[in-house]
Amino acid sequence: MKKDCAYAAADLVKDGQILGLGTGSTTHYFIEKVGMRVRDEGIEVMGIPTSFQSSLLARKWNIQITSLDEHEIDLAVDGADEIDPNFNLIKGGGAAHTLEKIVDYSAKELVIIADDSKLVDVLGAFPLPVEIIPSSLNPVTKALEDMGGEVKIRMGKAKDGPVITDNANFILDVAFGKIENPISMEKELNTIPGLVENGLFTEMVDRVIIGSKDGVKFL
Ligand SMILES: O=C[C@H](O)[C@H](O)[C@H](O)COP(=O)(O)O
Repeated sequence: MKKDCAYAAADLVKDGQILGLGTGSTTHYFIEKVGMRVRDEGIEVMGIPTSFQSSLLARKWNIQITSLDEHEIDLAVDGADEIDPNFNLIKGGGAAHTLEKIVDYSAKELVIIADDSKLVDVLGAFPLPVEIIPSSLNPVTKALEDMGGEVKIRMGKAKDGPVITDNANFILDVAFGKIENPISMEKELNTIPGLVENGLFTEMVDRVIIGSKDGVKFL
């Protein structure tokens, strides 16, 4: 289902476009299919990756890499951990949401790809990832608890100690319960000193492409 929606998004890519390359297991298939189109159809595109993972994959597929210093993004394609009916998102399950937000929010068009398990009525069952400056751990944790969050520092699976992001920061996973006001909460969270970026993405998505057992749906 992930592959189906990702391949459908890759078919939207036009020759000459500058692409934002999201991160995760779903965008993995998007980058793969864009790479196949570069190889088989000879389309010329450039990618701006949102993580080391996406950058390495794009290079493997001979997708030329560029940056926001040199180009503006025509189309960004990214995954999500939760999607609400207004296309507000929780992202950051792979600790990449800070670079993703920079890339996704600057794109002329933002398309989200996901399997149908990601669709929710209200955001919040998935704990909200926030990236923080390591030395701010205690005050940021306190500020998040004061906002009603239950805070856990994300620990590495293949590494001892905390997960270190591509920007050399920590990730906190914060359970707030149902997030009824994602638009104001996205802004409020970023006022906490030391909190670099939160995983709420609101009012930015142009299109959602869902993979399901019944096929691909364009929402
Ligand atoms: O930090 C990771 C990203 O926000 C991913 O796009 C998100 O976690 C969805 O990943 P996946 O496609 O693997 O479910």
